[in-house]
Amino acid sequence: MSVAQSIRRAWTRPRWVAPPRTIVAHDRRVASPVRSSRGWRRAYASKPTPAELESRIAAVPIERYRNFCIVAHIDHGKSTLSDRLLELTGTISASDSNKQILDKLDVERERGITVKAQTCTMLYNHRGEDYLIHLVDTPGHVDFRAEVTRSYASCGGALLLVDASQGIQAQTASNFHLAFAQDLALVPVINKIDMVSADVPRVLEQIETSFELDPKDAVLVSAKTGKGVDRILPAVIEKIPNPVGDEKKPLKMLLVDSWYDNFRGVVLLVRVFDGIIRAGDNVVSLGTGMKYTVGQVGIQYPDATPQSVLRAGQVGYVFFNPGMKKIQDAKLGDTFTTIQDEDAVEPYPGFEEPKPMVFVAAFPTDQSDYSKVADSISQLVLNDRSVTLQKAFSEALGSGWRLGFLGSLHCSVFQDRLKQEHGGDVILTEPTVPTKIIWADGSEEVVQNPMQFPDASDQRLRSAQLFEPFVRATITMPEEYLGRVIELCEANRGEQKKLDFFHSTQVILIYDLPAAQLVDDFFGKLKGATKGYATLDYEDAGWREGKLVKLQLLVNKQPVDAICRVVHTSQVDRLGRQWVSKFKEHVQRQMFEIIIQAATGNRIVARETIKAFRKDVLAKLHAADITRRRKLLEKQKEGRKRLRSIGNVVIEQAAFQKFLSK
Ligand SMILES: Nc1nc2c(ncn2[C@@H]2O[C@H](COP(=O)(O)OP(=O)(O)OP(=O)(O)O)[C@@H](O)[C@H]2O)c(=O)[nH]1
Repeated sequence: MSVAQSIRRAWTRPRWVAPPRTIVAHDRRVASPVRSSRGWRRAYASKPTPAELESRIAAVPIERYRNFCIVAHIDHGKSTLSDRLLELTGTISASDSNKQILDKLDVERERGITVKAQTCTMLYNHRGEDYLIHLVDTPGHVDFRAEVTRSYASCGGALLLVDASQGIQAQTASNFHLAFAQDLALVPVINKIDMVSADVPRVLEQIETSFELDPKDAVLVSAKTGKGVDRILPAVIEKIPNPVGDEKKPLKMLLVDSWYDNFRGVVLLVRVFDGIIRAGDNVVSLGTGMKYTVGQVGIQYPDATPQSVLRAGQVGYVFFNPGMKKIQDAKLGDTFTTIQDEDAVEPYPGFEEPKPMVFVAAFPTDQSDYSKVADSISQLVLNDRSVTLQKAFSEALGSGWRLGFLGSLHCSVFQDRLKQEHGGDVILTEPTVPTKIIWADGSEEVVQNPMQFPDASDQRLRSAQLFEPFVRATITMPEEYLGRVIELCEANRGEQKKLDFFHSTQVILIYDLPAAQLVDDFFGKLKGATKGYATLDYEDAGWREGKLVKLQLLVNKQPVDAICRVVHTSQVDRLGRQWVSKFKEHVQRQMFEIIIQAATGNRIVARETIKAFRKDVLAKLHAADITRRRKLLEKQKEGRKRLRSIGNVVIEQAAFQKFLSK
């Protein structure tokens, strides 16, 4: 079911009956939180030795397994809460250096956002019995939706985390509908209750009216101070069902995620549904038919910790010996079994492949760095399979690559990771979206690179139909900004679909917007129009026919391939003027005139001229020497003509770099 369908379903479906309410057991026999000088934070258990860990895990029956994820709007505190849960179970120590333990990438820590879903196994002692708890910290931003959806496949339930002062936001709603559509048991958690602006009664009312969740089931916490966090795992145990599976049946395991390790090859994150897997087993992928021998199995605790077996119900990692070499061989959603059971096991249907929505071309700032940057990019693509990669060449910027991303944040995060993890410095062209052409003979073509889009003067376009991708955007905001947001959406060619109040002062607005407008910093403009109060979520809304045309920057009549976009005709003049005046700022004057134009086919939409340097050839002349003066000026004019006619404008790469960096 698509998000749109699930949103519609949720708004029209009969009242959802929440799982039977259970009293949240605060288990004082294990430990109780103590308010120390460092707040409520306190580690409840000490970290077991690897041998103790293994034997305690072996003694836990599947009925005492719980697999869950935390879903929430961006910044509502998922990673902070994960840290507190890891501390509480003794998986990590409570030292400050352990902040955001599951945000492993530098870029995640720096930007404070989760980019890749991360997992961790914990042992939790509840009423004298060990529970094996598996937690997934999921990214909140829409660009990483595929990570969230995949995480659900290994979980029986989810904590729906809501910030006590912000209340329900766009991604809270969409994550709720995704989780609900997957039949996950939901435990509402209201976070940040320590904040002065926290309004817990308002948020409880929101979760009841919007999601039909019983406010009495909500766990109130401050992930920052640790207050109330000890009530979460008992609630998870009570409300989230244990996974079902039979370890005596043939092995059936689902590939949930994968990453590349220089020493081990591709490491697979798997959810074992039936059977047992251990080192030395010979397994087969039902998706690719390739066979492997298991080298090691283990759990993330929170780092990779080897185990002798993984059993039905568990989530853990597996790598092979010899290692899997290509990440493309690890097809997410693939089913593995042992070679002898190949015919006995029915494969899972697999996951829907995420489609790239934003394309950019990347070029090394210094062409001599090409192979270094190429290595870095392929390393990153190994670990982020939602990026598509092709080689590219630009006359202006040299050799590079064309990359496809799920959204603009995904794209800028990739650029940051490239710089941080590999030191590569790249120039990225403006983000573009694909265009679909249906030719007169009915054949279809999707053009991802604007340079390959036919020129406006191409006669074939007269009988062709052009389509651009649209998204359905869900925007939440306080009522006072409604007017400005509607204005912004209309200015971006939006079409209003729905307007609703989900609280007396909070509005949910649904607009269909062209994806091209969305990638043109729509979110930045939205934040600006609402002082940062609006939230945005979107999903694919298919192709729509539109009046599209290729806009191109020309320097002395020559097209600059790095600056080219397919745009709606209504945007042509504004964008054309913007391009030429911005490009002019960065081009240095030369000995001849430089003409900068923006054009669609033969139509020039904007023009700027950079005057040539005029050398003062008359400086040393006596004022009265008129003939000599005329002669010198004529000579200079000739020289300039020559320069211009032979002059192939050389524009420094720095000019493109400055133009392309906002
Ligand atoms: N006052 C207060 N701040 C909190 C609390 N929990 C989290 N924060 C802060 O809120 C910000 C966001 O927290 P994160 O844990 O990174 O949020 P997140 O949901 O993981 O963010 P994404 O992964 O980007 O979706 C950080 O600055 C935290 O310190 C809380 O209980 N009280």
